[in-house]
Amino acid sequence: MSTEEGWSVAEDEQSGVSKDTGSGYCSSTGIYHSLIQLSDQQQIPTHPALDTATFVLSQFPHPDNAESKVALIDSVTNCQVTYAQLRYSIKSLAAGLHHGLGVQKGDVVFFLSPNSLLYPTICLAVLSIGAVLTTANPLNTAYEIAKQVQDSGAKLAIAAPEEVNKLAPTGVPTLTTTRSFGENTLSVEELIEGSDPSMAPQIQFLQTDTAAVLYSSGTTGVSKGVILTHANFISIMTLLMWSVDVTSAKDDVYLCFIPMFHIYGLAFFGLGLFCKGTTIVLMPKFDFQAMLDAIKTHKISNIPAVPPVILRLVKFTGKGDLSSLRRVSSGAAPLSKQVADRFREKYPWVELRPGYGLTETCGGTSFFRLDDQAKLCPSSVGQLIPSFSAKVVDVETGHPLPPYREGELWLKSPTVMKAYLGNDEATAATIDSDGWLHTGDLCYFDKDGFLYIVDRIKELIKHNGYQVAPAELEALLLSHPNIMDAAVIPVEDEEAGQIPMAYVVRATDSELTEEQIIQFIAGQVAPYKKVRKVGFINAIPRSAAGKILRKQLVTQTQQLVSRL
Ligand SMILES: CC(C)(COP(=O)(O)OP(=O)(O)OC[C@H]1O[C@@H](n2cnc3c(N)ncnc32)[C@H](O)[C@@H]1OP(=O)(O)O)[C@@H](O)C(=O)NCCC(=O)NCCSC(=O)/C=C/c1ccc(O)cc1
Repeated sequence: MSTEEGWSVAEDEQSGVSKDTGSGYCSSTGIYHSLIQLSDQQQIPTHPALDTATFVLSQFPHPDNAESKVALIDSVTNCQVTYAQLRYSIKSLAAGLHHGLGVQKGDVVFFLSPNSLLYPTICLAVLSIGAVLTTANPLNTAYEIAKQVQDSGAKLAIAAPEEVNKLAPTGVPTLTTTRSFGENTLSVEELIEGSDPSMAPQIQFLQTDTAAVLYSSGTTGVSKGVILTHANFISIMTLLMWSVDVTSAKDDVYLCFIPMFHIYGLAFFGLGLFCKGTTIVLMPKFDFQAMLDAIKTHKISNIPAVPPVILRLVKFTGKGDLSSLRRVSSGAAPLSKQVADRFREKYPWVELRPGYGLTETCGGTSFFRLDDQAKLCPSSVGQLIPSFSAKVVDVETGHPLPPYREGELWLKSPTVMKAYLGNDEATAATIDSDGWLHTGDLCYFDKDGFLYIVDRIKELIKHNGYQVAPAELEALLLSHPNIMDAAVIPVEDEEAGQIPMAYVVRATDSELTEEQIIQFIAGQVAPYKKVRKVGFINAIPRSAAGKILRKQLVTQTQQLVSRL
């Protein structure tokens, strides 16, 4: 029997057990399947020789009217880029990078910049010549950047002029994005102007070739390079196109403030939405008032957002015209039911769609097709998107669990990363021999296949939707001569989601203060990783194997806070 969506519901002939229920759960395999199938026209392209840039460019609006269609608008300068200009600059830059600078297939290009009109051009030009893109947060310190440059094996760097100094110590040849007066550095702008787009090289690709290495903490430890292939990107873009179609969002005007150096921003704004010919208004830097102004000026209808911004909109009492807004999605961190409810109450004309995604799955994994579904299940992150299957695995027994039972979420899809770069141990701990990606998130599905993320098994703090790895901060704390032991835990924070708090065992007779510790860390890490609270303790609780008992510290802290 077939449902409306095409998902088949079958009786197991031998056992008589219903295998596939309304949740997509198959009791004989323990696997949840997506309830939605792509139509013939929406299928993920399987041609083995296709690459990301060719796919994106093939989806651009037809050249006959591409001249007039605006792809990007800078919200500050009002500068606009049409699809024709975008195609021209991608091809020119590809030619310049390849013929002018000798960038070859497989060379890693490190890209360090806030969002800008040039961002998508640079990503697509790098990908189009078979080079491997690695991006970073410009808030990172020179030390953090040097680590990523080294780990990724970057051959060339491209940086916003104000970030170039952070790359100097690495010795990697660096281009600036825009002309920087007073500096003797070639810029991407000049390379585009001086190159002939018809000379863009024709590179032989396989979808299995590496396209990008994006950094994520995964389930444990410090930042690791997530290897994403062209097949991963082509798949996620096809799924993004499907999501735009099913939400009738093709003609929406999108606002981009989420950073394109992370998969959420990259998949939507660096690559994917161009496949639907949409117009994107780009904010180089997030600012709440500037966001309100942009919404009003450009009649923004769609914002892929994050919970801290949704909370700011809920709390906003000033004047602003949000009448053009039709859709807001939420990703990167959990959106609480209260905030979702209050948002819907305050902005009843706006569809609010929470989703869930990971760098390791090249972006989104679950989604609400219908606004009504999102209203009825406000704590859910939606249903598995097409091509995804999942298991919910009992953390103790390793057994797959049926609807309403909580366990670790495992995922399989064509978007799942290839591996962590140069880290076989972390790869083996994350992708098992059957190809299941172990997310480190605790979840359950309901009877209709809606997914609920309930907790994090992985040791990770989410501050403003950015990952903070406790292990990285603990290593820095332990490098202080007066700190004998340390543990870092997440503390709930209404605005940022979570903040990192350190428990510290001081050396005997040391009078190290909270403020000194906060400053010690702040000097070495990006602002979102700062330790914002310190507690002093006689001993860090550890298991017999020496593992920090983080949950114990979290519970202790919650009890302390509730008594205050
Ligand atoms: C818009 C936010 C929420 C807020 O922006 P902000 O207010 O400027 O705050 P920042 O966090 O950027 O900056 C914080 C700090 O940096 C400082 N800062 C600021 N610019 C400077 C400066 N140029 N110099 C030095 N200090 C400075 C700033 O002062 C501040 O310091 P402090 O007061 O100590 O916190 C921003 O944090 C943000 O974009 N967060 C989103 C992160 C994000 O995209 N994560 C996605 C990860 S991937 C993922 O999870 C995928 C999910 C997904 C889900 C579903 C899907 O369908 C697909 C994908």
